[in-house]
Amino acid sequence: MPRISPRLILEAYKIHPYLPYLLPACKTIFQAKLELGWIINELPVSKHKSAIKKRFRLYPLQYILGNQPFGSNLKIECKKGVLIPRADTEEWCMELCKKLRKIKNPNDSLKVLEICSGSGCISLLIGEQLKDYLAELDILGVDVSQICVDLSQKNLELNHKYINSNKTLINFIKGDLFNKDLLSSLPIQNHELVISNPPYIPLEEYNVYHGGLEKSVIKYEPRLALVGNLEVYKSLLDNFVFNNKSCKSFIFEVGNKKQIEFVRDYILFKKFSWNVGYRIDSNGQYRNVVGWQRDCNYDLLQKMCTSIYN
Ligand SMILES: C[S@@+](CC[C@H](N)C(=O)[O-])C[C@H]1O[C@@H](n2cnc3c(N)ncnc32)[C@H](O)[C@@H]1O
Repeated sequence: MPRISPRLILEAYKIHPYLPYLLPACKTIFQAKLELGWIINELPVSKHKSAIKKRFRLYPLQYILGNQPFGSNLKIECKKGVLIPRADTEEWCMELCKKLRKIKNPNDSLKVLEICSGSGCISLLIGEQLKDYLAELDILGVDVSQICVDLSQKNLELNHKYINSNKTLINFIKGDLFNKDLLSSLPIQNHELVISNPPYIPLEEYNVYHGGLEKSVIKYEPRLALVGNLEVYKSLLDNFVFNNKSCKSFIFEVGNKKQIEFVRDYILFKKFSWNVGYRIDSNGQYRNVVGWQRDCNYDLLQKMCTSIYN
């Protein structure tokens, strides 16, 4: 538990007796006041005390409130066992959707395969942003965890009014990214865009406990969603990009530069007709590796990239 100055605790207590209990998670009075407001407004009075107690133990706010806003309209239900959608992910997804509007014409169709779909937030955001823009939009999300598949289906239903279109089809199924035969067994084939926010925290970093990760993430969010490294990117490329004649582009979230360089070397070694770039996010972090077939509309994805490897 981080140490907090008595002066800050007293200052917080004068504002509201619950506020000091939010300081370990929130660090500042400003953030603690915001969280207290959400707890009071979104939960019945009977749950306030237990919510404050949980937050004092660093239990994630989204699991307490039960959801997280994502994109312009979506509300993604959150529950233990499923990763909470992150702002970093939301940022690149919104950028990707803007680029897809330029890459595709309204008469086009688009099939997207999302591997490691978790709560479904990425697929649902693409569905929301592009629905009615394209003649046909098919998105298939795949996750190895049944809890995730069930929650993503539920999130699809809960956000139905923002995604509902007879031109858009979104589905979620269970599947393992390490399974070489998964692609050929999928109910929808010929995906031209493959996206993933896979588990990418190297085990050594996860085990160090303080290695950049917040304590509440390690304590309460699923390890399955967090721990992974180069083997994950190798399988994403082998099983869903190289194996897939229709694939014109991919975008993966990453945790560090080494993962970008691995993907770059692996793809440039195997696919001469592809370009690879990387994207640094608004916090200055290496966030994505992006690949696209040269000389097609997906060349426009280079505008998402901070730098390109040829
Ligand atoms: C970082 S989370 C991303 C979740 C969601 N897409 C998001 O952005 O919030 C990674 C997801 O990968 C899933 N996962 C882990 N190992 C997997 C595997 N071998 N095959 C498929 N999915 C896997 C986890 O269950 C988790 O939902």
